[in-house]
Amino acid sequence: MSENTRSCSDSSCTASSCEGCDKNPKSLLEEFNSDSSVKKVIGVVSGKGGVGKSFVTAMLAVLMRRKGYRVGILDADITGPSIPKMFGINKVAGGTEHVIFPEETDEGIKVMSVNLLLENEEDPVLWRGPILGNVVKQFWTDVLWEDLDYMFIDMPPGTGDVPLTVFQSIPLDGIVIVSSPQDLVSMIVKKAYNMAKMMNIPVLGLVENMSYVKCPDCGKEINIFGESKLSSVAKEIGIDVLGRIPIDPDIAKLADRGLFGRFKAKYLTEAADEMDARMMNEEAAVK
Ligand SMILES: Nc1ncnc2c1ncn2[C@@H]1O[C@H](COP(=O)(O)OP(=O)(O)OP(=O)(O)O)[C@@H](O)[C@H]1O
Repeated sequence: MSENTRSCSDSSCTASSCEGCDKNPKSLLEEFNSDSSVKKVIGVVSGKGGVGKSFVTAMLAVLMRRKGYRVGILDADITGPSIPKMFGINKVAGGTEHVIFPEETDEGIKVMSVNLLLENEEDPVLWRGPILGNVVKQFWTDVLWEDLDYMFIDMPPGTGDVPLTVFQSIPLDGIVIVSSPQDLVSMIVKKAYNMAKMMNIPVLGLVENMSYVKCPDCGKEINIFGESKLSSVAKEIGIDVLGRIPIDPDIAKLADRGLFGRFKAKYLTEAADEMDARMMNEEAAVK
């Protein structure tokens, strides 16, 4: 289970324990409710919006679910929540005085998103940063995340206030960085990478989304944004390439119809296998 502990983020610190340390590495991690249990928490981040972070989050969640795991998605993208729509969930989440119940997709993935709390999913969320951050914290602390093997967090885009709150308050076991070829300039990926490093969160790797288009007639892969710089950027930073996803109109259609969970493409299958092996090895080592 994800523990609310993390080592000191000050790499020069030599204290054996944080207790009483004047460098004040006090944990800001939030406790979640006593009936929740999540083995591994993986954040999906991007240096900027619109690159397909929700798409990758949903794809990884479905692939893990297909492996037989109990999976949840915490949609921390409060101002642009797209996960419920992609899975065709349009209910208002229920709850008791003490907990909120996540909704479930047809595949059995538990989901919490601000859209499940709004009467009308088209209502805009006009809240300022601190409130947005508190809502995300509550999605962690007040939602009943019962017995999950994997939780994927669709992080707010960028490296601002709300992503920082998520990094500080939820015990992430790793992050996946999503980028598209246009913005796969090392600067944007590096920002997301450096933010994770500063918080001592392992970077599991990089996914390039909208990487190419496959010609429907001859199957040729066309790099419409030019040659992919994925490998060189990943090498420069020293992180793994998890996969490349083309622009796939069939999956986009499924997403628009609320049927995302039915996709058949195998773009991230290997990535999910590798991630699973790494995470479950870590889990076994802890036991
Ligand atoms: N590989 C892809 N093929 C086809 N459509 C895609 C692909 N990736 C993303 N899309 C579509 O592009 C749109 C934006 O994707 P998505 O919502 O995942 O981006 P995002 O990074 O989460 O955006 P934001 O940060 O603004 O929330 C969606 O309509 C999605 O279905």
